[in-house]
Amino acid sequence: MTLVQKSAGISIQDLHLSFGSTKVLTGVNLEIKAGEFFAFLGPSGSGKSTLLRAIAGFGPRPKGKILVGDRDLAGLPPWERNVGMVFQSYALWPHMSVRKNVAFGLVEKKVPSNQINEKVEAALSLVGLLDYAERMPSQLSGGQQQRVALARTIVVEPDVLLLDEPLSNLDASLRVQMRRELLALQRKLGLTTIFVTHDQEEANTTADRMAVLDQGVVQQIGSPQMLYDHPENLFVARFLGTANILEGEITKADGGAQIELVTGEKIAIESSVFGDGNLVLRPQNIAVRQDPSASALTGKIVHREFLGAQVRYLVDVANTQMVVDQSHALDQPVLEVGAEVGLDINKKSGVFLPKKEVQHAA
Ligand SMILES: Nc1ncnc2c1ncn2[C@@H]1O[C@H](COP(=O)(O)OP(=O)(O)OP(=O)(O)O)[C@@H](O)[C@H]1O
Repeated sequence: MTLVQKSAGISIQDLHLSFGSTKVLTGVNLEIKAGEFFAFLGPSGSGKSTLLRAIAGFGPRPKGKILVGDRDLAGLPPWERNVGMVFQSYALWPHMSVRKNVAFGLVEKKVPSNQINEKVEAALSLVGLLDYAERMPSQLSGGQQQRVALARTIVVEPDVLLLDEPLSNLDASLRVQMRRELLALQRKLGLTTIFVTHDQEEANTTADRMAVLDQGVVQQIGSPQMLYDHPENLFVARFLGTANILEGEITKADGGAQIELVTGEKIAIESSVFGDGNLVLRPQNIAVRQDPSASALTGKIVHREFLGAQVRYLVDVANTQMVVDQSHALDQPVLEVGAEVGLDINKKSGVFLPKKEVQHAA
């Protein structure tokens, strides 16, 4: 027997939520496609769990709309939403066997017992735990308990799957393995899934698209690569990976463009946008040159970190510290702290975030 999966899209429209007088979510709008693996990513306290719990029907009642397919969930209690949720703590019943834990939701729904057995076994075999059905949760590893929690959620054939930091209780190598398993299971079931995490690597490696949240406001929505390459504001630029943020004014120069930093340096870039703002430069898009004489930008290495695949340098350029990553190879010299170096910036790699009015090229 296979489990029937009913995958539905989720539409969140102008959602506002407060705990008493404390606003926690402000004007959230999201369209999640049926079958999509979607992540809510943000720092601690940004409102990710509150938003997920609002979809499941927990917490204060929000203003605005939450639709799953064309069903409006407003006013429905959690057990009538047909939404499956897996918690960070797994929340397994300690006194019940794996089989009984997984069967629990079906028993509550009064599904006939012959169907319960078939469905439980289908769910346990999907997560690779059929041989563990008679064990108690305390006789399982953390990863296995997490799989039981997943089986218990998918066995009731929900419309959507909600995962609240499901991997954070596992050690680092198991987390990597489990996130791959999770994605493979999601793909097999085609189940619309929302994954809450504060770990950008976890979101980057699993999500088709994600929403970055800060202070209860969605900052940007897109694929991991799109958000990394084209952040729309400084928060997203800083939150997704390391970024050099250089403040200055972009003007036309020599048939192209340049940014004049507030510290006086001029860097040639490519830009169709001019004015005051911040240039976002990723560390791997700056090359360190041992001979500073040929580079427009020069500085002094003040710190070095050997990361294996890369060497990360902190270079002081007129009292601005820039982070520069060089890929490491045996034939590449590792430069010393104190060395005067040149920095060559990949002209096409910067993202300019204008401060106010944007003047586009004519
Ligand atoms: N029951 C509650 N009563 C009052 N305030 C709450 C309650 N639950 C959460 N909050 C507040 O809502 C805000 C968002 O919390 P939430 O747990 O959604 O954040 P989060 O992004 O999931 O963070 P974390 O990654 O730490 O879980 C926080 O400022 C938190 O203090």
